[in-house]
This record gives sequence, structure tokens and C-alpha cells, in this order.
Amino acid sequence: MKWSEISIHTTQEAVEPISNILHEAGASGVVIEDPFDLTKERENVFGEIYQLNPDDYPEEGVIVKAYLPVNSFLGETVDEIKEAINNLLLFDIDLGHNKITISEVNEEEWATAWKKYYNPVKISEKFTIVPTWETYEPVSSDELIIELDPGMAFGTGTHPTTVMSIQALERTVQEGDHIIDVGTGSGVLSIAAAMLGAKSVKALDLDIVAVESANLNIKLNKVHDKVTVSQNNLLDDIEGPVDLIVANILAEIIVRFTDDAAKILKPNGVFIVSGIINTKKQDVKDSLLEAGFYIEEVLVMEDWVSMIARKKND
Ligand SMILES: C[S@@+](CC[C@H](N)C(=O)[O-])C[C@H]1O[C@@H](n2cnc3c(N)ncnc32)[C@H](O)[C@@H]1O
Repeated sequence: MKWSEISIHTTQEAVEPISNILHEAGASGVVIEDPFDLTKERENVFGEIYQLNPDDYPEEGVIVKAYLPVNSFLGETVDEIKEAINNLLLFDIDLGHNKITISEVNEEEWATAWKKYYNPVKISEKFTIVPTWETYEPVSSDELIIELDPGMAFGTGTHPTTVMSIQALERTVQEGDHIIDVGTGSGVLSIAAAMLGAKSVKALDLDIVAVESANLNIKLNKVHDKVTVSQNNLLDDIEGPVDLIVANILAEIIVRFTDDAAKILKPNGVFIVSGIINTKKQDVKDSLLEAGFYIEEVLVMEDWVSMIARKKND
């Protein structure tokens, strides 16, 4: 099958919403070429080995690439993608160059194009993410390994918003907790929560592709006795009480369900929110405070912010 590569030169702020748009348009395997990856501090901290070629990276901004099958709908799909990206301006998202180019690649190139960027990565004190096609020998006996095949769902587990969510889970999950993961994507946060000792995890996503991908990864990591996946819009019709909710979704979406989260959390329950671009931090904070939470900790990585909020004990 012939594949078309769509390449978008944009900003770091726009990477996540553009990746979502590409996934929704049916793209397989989004590749992110961010020059920041070449000098990332955590390379030294965790000592993992990257094989990145500086020639693949732009001097400034970020390039997001995705692969679409060449069929009779390709023209319309590309137009829809362009329109959806331009609409991000309405949410004050800086698109930078916003230069979009299309080129054709064959299946063989496509298969390796995105996988070559995806190596085992130690993302926190306890967790290492390992793509399913890689063999990996644990460095220490207490290392927790998540095997992941992101397929068409977000994400590879290494995006700053995911990394901070996992770090926050590491600090807050208690043995026996009941947990909800809103916007589970590849299921990575639910898997991490189960491995950290949760008794039950409800993984929710609006996108059926994500539900399928999460189901696969949850079985791969043998946590299917604890994690159930359902297609659901945010927390609609979900009943509590639960000990912890984690949501790695854009700020604009988080503020829509802070009240629902407060309703189904136990007193002192934890709400981990991620996916917040720095400029939207205050909006999310205000919404959390208004819903009856206090902010216990703020995590920052690149332009992204995550918060650990706790429900007040009335
Ligand atoms: C940024 S991804 C996070 C994926 C994963 N949890 C992670 O941390 O890597 C956000 C996910 O939220 C899902 N999502 C977006 N809007 C949603 C909604 N209204 N209800 C449920 N899920 C939603 C998307 O389909 C996507 O899988």
C-alpha cells in the first residue's frame, strides 16, 4: 500500500492538539521531531541511549509527521486536517510557521519511519516504557516495565504530559485504591496505576481507536484483572466513590469536568491533571479551586504543567 507523509512545521505548544487531529483523521504513527529531544536532560539522568540524528530535526519549532493511506479520500482528509489545525488559533494556540507539506512514502519506509524514534525510555524513578518490538533487560530488580504498542492512539508514553502524569501517580497511588483514568489513549496511565498497587482502574476514552489500543496494551501488560476499558465522554454517568482520578487531556477539556471529578472522589481524594500548556495553567487552577480542591503540587516539564489536586475534607 502507498502511504502519504504529511509534515507540519509548528510549535511545541501545538504538538499535542495537532497529534490528536492527525489521529482523529485516521493517521497511523505520529512522529515528533523536536530539537529539544537532542539535548534532553533526562538522557544524563537516566543514562538511556538515544540514536537521534540532528539532521532530522528543525532548527526551531517542531515538526509533526504522520502517515495517511493514499486513497480517494486523501484530498478531503488533508483539507480537513488543515482546517482543524487553523481552528486551533481560536484557542489561542500559537501555530508558528504552520507549514504543511505532503509527500509519498512506501509501506516499508513508513513502518520504520516512526518506530526508529521510539526506544526503551526510563521515564520516572520506577517506570521504563518499552515498545513491544524491542527486547529490554531491566537494569534493576525493582524497575517496573510497561510494554506499549501505541498503534494509532496517543501516545508513546514518553510525551512530557504522560511522563508527569506517571510521576504524579508514583507519588500518590496507595495500595488498594480505586482509580479512574479519563482519556486513557494507549492505556499507559491505567497500566502504571495498576502496577503501583491500585485495586481497580476504570480507563475511559471517547475514541474507539484508543479503547481498542488500551485493551491490547492492558492485556500485554497482564493487568486486565484490574483494569476495565470503556468508551465514554469524560465522567458522564460514571459513579464513585473513587480514591483517585487522573486525566491527561487539554486544559480546555479539564475545566469542563472538575465539578464531576469532585462529586465522585472521596474526601481527600486525588485529582491528577495533565496536558496543560503553561499559558492555560491559571484557568485550570481556578476551576479546581472553585470545584473544592486545593493544589498539592505543580509539576513542570518543557512548556507543560501538571497538577496534583486534593479534594477538601469538607
Ligand atoms: C493526550 S491523550 C492522553 C493519553 C494517555 N492518557 C497518556 O497520558 O499518554 C488524551 C486522550 O483523551 C481522549 N479524549 C479527548 N476528549 C475526550 C473526552 N471528551 N472524553 C474522553 N476521552 C477524551 C483522546 O481520545 C486521547 O486519547
